[in-house]
Amino acid sequence: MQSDNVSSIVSTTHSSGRWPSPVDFWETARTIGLPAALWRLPNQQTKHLIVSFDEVVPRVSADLEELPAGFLVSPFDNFNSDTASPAQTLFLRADIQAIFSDAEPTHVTVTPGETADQFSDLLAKQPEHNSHVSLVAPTPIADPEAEAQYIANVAEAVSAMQRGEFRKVVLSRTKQLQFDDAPNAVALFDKLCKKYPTAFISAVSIPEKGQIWISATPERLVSIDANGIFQTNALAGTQSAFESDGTMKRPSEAMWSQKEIEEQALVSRYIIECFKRIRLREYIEEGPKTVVAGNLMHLGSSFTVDTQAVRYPQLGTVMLRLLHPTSAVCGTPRDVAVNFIRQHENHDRDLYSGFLGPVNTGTASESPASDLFVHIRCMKLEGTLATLYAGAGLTEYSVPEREWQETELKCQTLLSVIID
Ligand SMILES: C=C(O[C@@H]1C=C(C(=O)O)C=C[C@H]1O)C(=O)O
Repeated sequence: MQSDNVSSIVSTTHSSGRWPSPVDFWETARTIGLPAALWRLPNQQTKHLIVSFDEVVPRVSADLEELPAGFLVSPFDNFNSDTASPAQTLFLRADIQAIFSDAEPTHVTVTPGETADQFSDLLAKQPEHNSHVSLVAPTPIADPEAEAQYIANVAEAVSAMQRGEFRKVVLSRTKQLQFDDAPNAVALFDKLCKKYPTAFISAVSIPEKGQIWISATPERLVSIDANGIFQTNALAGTQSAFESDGTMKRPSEAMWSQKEIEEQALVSRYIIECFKRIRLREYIEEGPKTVVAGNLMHLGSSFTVDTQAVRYPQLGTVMLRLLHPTSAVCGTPRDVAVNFIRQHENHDRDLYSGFLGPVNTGTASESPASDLFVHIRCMKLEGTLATLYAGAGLTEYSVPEREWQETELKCQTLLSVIID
């Protein structure tokens, strides 16, 4: 614990006998009605939390170079074909920013003022929470039409693609669960962190929407690290990471069909088209190779650019505008796929298949970094009701029943943590 980094907010609590943990901050924010985000980056141990003092979250244009430290959450529907500007992105300003290793805060910064004082008082009064509480399994809400409806939509998409109307579309569906009591979001977050060390794990509370979103996504959309290195990924093609006897498959021996290879190539090509539009040739493409994402395996390629070497400091923002929504969650050509999705999905995607992650966060000793991920493998909690979302990329070779099974497997990423 570097006490010189830690503000009085934490020392107050420490004088009461223990350091505040993420759940203390989270519950304090919820009590006051303040938005909060808790996350853990892929392959890291430290957990990060921010609390915003804006009760109503501002909607901003996702300008990574302009924004102060905070957390962005974008709905899927946040683009228009003329300007392609994600101007409806929710911005949780980092009025409180805390970094935890082993549940102890190692760094806390706070915007001083009345809200900070109120927060500090309540934080000091938090009872000891047990974030390891076991969850009481929820009851699935039966939707007898869902499978037939999804399969019919896939069949229609396949026919349209065979007629040459478009090349790929991602159709999604939901699965709802009813809990007896509102589940503990931080306990779920902790379980996801343990189970999926390579995923981006997050819990985001948006009181004005009455929602908490929890996710374990494997897909990086745009990141800019402290050295100005830009990265994006093309992820698509899905198979179980397990053999039918329950043993883990070896990623290096995974077999991929022509359909899956092409499906992923369409995402890579979409990214390359975005680079072409800004005449950027100096990217390094690696892959595709098999990547494990929890219970699943995908084909993934990564694209890296040194923004300092190419003198393009605003590349993150420019690419974010061009990329979202990629062909991994929408389709090719994009506008035709969007229309097909709007006409056929009978649920609102809301924040599913948008993007989310920290922007310009870091400690005083580090340059700020931004890490935005595609918001998949996620669920929305509204009190005791949970809605899981999953989609599958379709091409003219899709087999409708298999695509439905794929969405079931994708729901398992979170379900296996909720019901264990
Ligand atoms: C759309 C989702 O996942 C995306 C679609 C994939 C596919 O169609 O194979 C694979 C990975 C993701 O890019 C989802 O999980 O909901």
